Amino acid sequence: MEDITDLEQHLPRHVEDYLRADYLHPEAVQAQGADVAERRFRAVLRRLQLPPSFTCVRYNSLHVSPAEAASLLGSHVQQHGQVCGGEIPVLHHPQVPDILLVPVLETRVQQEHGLPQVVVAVECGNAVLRGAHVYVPGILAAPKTMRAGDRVAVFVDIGGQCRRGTVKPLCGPVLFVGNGVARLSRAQIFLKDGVTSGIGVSMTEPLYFSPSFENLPPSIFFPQNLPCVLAGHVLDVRPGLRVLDMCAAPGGKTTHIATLMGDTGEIIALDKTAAKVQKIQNNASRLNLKSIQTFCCDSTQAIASGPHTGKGHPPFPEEYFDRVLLDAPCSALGKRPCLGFPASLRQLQSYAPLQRKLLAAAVALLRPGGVLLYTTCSVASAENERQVAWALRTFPQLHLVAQEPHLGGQGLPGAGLDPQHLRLLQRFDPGSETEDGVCGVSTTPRAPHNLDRAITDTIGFFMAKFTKLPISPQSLI
Ligand SMILES: C[S@@+](CC[C@H](N)C(=O)[O-])C[C@H]1O[C@@H](n2cnc3c(N)ncnc32)[C@H](O)[C@@H]1O
Repeated sequence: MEDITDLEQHLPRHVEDYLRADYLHPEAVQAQGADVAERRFRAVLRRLQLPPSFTCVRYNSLHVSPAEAASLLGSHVQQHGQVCGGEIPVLHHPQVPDILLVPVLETRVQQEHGLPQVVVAVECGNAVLRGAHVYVPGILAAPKTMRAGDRVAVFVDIGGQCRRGTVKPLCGPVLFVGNGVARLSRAQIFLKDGVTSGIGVSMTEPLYFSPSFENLPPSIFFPQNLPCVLAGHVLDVRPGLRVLDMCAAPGGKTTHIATLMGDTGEIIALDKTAAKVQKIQNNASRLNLKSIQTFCCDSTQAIASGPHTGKGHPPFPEEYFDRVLLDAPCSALGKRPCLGFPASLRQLQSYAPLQRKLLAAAVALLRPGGVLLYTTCSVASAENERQVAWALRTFPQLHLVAQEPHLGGQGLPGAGLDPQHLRLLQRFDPGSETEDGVCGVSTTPRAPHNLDRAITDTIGFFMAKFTKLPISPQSLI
């Protein structure tokens, strides 16, 4: 049984190789030095499996002031934070106006011999590391004698070898994520007609503690990772613009954009999956936003071919939008924590061609002088820097521009981009140097007030901001 604090890495070999090619690319090694490049690579593999140092919550700046938001979240956090004891700070970020940060505390709870062991699936384990309880569908195994009220130790089946309902000792690798109290007996969980939803184990002593954000007022708060919130600011929107969000579900960034635009202007949100489009609508109405129009549409097909096309719904005329956000479908190799990664190498490699098709559509739909923001939640260069290099080669009218705010690191060398281009990119890299100077693997405990960590220890995320020429002085907006 492994302790997460000793965790080496449990990503499958092909995922490790996929990232090694980027992080240990000869250009990256030359630019950073072999030692730093290797440490950074190891740190990424390790840190992807741990939760970020802070949970970020965006508040609806149309409805509450920063002080009101902090006070509301503060009392919620103190109410739901007793497990941990002590006061949990709620922090503003000096450069991002509409977020609050709550530290994810490392409790260093120890494994205890003799406690009954509950084994949960990887997705459930990821959620537990971000502060959730164990829900019944995530439970794979529990001892025969387990009763409601028993104290139990919770392990994640990182090897994917545990059959649901088993009582046999586990042969594959598992990882300890904390202790809790069973709310149900084994029979209630696994017998035919048993309980299929709700909390199965309350995590009273989690390895990483973060208060629950489940019951926050839905019209005011929206949990969203810090780099994702930054994307809305970097897009540089204002009331009255015509904005396209090409891959919008579930609408985290669309709803932020609408908020930044004062819920005015024309905001078109597309997603190719109908059920996901419904989620954008649900999130928009939860936040009382009226300006977002949603369409179920494959964005690679969103450009009209003839001159007599309807405006305001897809397909759109070329050069129709002032701002285009392409938050591209990606491998998600930046989401944290990520205790296992089910995608095959083929699936990993399938994203780049789709991203290029979407980029080509984005360029066509953007008006000269407008802004295109390309983002992914992956750390893989194949989905990031190499896509930027391809876009600059393929569309001579595209130019990289500076991002504001710029809180992340620069692009990773190795894609053939020159240093000036790399500096214009914004890469949130979990393997980057921390304030204590050690790549990713901090020797000091997480400090709940250290806002540097809120930037260096986030999910992996990438942003490239382009504008399109020709720019005449009138078309600059
Ligand atoms: C990274 S997620 C978007 C997250 C979203 N921007 C947010 O902030 O909440 C990518 C989305 O792209 C959608 N998608 C994938 N291929 C697409 C396509 N060809 N056209 C439109 N949407 C697509 C997926 O359904 C998925 O919802």
